Amino acid sequence: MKIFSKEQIYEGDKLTTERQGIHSTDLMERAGEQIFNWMHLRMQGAQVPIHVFCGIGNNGGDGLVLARHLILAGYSVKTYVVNYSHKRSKDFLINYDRIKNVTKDWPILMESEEDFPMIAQDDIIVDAVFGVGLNRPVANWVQALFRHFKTSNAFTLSIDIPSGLYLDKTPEHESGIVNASYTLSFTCPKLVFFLPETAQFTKQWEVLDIGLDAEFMQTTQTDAVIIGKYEVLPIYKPRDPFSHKGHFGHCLVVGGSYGKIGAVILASRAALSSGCGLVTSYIPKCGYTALQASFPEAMVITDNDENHITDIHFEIAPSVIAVGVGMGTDYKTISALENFLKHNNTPLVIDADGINILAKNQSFLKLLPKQTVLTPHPKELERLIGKWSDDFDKLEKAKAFSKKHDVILVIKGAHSITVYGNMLYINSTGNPGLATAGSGDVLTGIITGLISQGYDALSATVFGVYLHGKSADIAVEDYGYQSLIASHVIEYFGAAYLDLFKQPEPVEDNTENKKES
Ligand SMILES: NC(=O)C1=CN([C@@H]2O[C@H](COP(=O)(O)OP(=O)(O)OC[C@H]3O[C@@H](n4cnc5c(N)ncnc54)[C@H](O)[C@@H]3O)[C@@H](O)[C@H]2O)[C@@H](O)CC1
Ligand SMILES: [K+]
Repeated sequence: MKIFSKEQIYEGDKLTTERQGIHSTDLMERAGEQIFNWMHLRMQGAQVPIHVFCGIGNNGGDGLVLARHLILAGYSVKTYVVNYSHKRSKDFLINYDRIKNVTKDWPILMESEEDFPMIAQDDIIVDAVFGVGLNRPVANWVQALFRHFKTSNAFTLSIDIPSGLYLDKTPEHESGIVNASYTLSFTCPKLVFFLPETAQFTKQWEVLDIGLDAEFMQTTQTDAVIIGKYEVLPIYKPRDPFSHKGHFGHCLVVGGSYGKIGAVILASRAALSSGCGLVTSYIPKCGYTALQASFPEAMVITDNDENHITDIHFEIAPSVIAVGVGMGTDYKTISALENFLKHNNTPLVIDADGINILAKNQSFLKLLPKQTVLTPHPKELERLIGKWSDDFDKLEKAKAFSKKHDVILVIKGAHSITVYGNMLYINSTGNPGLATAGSGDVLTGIITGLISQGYDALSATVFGVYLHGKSADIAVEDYGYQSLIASHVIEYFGAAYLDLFKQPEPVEDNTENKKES
C-alpha cells in the first residue's frame, strides 16, 4: 500500500473532484459519511454521549458532516468548534450552515480553556480538530484541550490523523497531541503511524477508502510503501518441479566467536529453512562440534584460530555471503574482514559486529559490492550513520547513507523499514515477541537464503523482513510474546510461506438459511 505525501494527498483530492465532476464538498460528504458508517455499525444507535470537536479547516468540516449524520440517526451529539483561527475553510462553512438545518443545538464555539466541556470516561470524543493541514505549533489552549481529552479517559476517535501530528515532521511538544484510541485515516495510512516517536499517538488505525481517482491511485509513485501480503506475492518465485539443490544457491555464513557460536547456527539454519540449496558455516575452531551436532544439514569450515575469525579464506564458490553475526570486534577479526572485502565480489549481507566494524572503519564501506544489505538495530544504525535529531532526520540520514554507499539498510524495530535510495519499504508483520535474543541472526539468514535463490538483494530484503515477521506472528499464537524465541521463527517459517497462499476466510452469508428456517 502506498503512503502518499501531503502534497500528493491534496493533489489526489483535487484531481478526483475534477475527474469525477464533483465539488470538494461532495468529497467531504463522502469522508464524513464513511466515518459515520463506521461508528453506526459499531454503536447501533447506543445513546452514548458523543463529543465532536471540529477545527475550522477541512478536517473540522469532516467532523461537521459526521455530527450531522449522527444527529439525523438519533445519536446524542454535542458539536464544538475549536476556534483556533478565523480563516475558516469554504467547505467547513458550507457544513457549518448545513448542521444548523438539522439541530437547534448549534455547535459550541470554544476559544479558551474556560470553554472546555465536562467529558465523562464513558463518553466518546471525536477529534476533527487538525488533519493533514497542520503546519505550525498548536496554540497552548488547544494543546490543553488535547490534554483534557486524555485525562477524561474517554474513547477518542481521530479523523484522518491524531490532531497535533504533522505529516512530515516530528511535533515540537509531545503533550500537545491527541492520544487517539483509534484513527480512521483517509485513502492511506500516514508515515507517522509507523515511526517510533509518533506511532504511540494512535493505538489502532484503519484506512477508509473515499473513492479517490483510480488512475491517480495506481500511477502516482510514492517514496514510501507498506509491505503486506499483496506487495510480496509478486516477488515470490515458485519452484520448478524439476529443480534440484544446485538451483537454489550456496550460502556461506561467516561469524561466531567463543560463546557466540549460536548466532551462526541460527543464521545458517534460517538460510536453509528459507530455501537455499546448501549452507556452509565459517566459524572459529571452538564452534565446530556444537555446529555439526546441532545442525547436521550444514557444512562447516573452521578458521585457524580457536576463538575468533582471523582469516576469511575458503575454496568454495558461494552465491552469497553473510558476515558478522556473533563475530566480535577483535583486531584480528577486523583485519580479516578488511582483507576479505578487498578481494570479495560475492553479494553480501552484513549484520551485528560486521556493522560495528564498518561503523568504526568507514573506509571499508567503499569495498562493499553494490547493493550489500546491512541490517542494523537502532544502536548499530547510530554507530553507522551518526546521531539523529528525530525519526524524520534518521530516515533522511539513512537515505543519504544508502545512496552514498549503494547499500540496502534495514532499520530494525517495531515496523522494520528497508531503506534503499529514496525509497522506504515499511514492513507490516512482526510483533513484540521478536524482541528476543537471536531474532536478528535469523533475519540475516533469511535474507541471505533468499538472495542465494536468485531474488535480487532488495526483493530478498523486503520479502525476508516480511516473512520473518509473519513467521513470528504465526508462532506467537502458540508461544505468546514472552516465550517466543528465535528458533521458533525458523520452525514456523514454512507456515509463513504457506500463509502467502491462504485465502481470507469467506464471510458467511446466512441469509438463505434464515429465509428457509
Ligand atoms: N481536500 C479535500 O478534498 C478533502 C480533505 N479532507 C480533510 O481535510 C483535511 C485537511 O484539511 P485542511 O487542509 O483544511 O487542514 P486542517 O483541517 O488539517 O487544518 C486547518 C487549517 O488550519 C491552519 N493551521 C495549520 N496549523 C495551524 C495551527 N497550528 N494553528 C492554527 N491554524 C493552523 C492551516 O491553514 C490549515 O489549513 C484532511 O486531513 C481531511 O480530514 C477530507 O474531507 C477529504 C477531502
Ligand atoms: K484529526
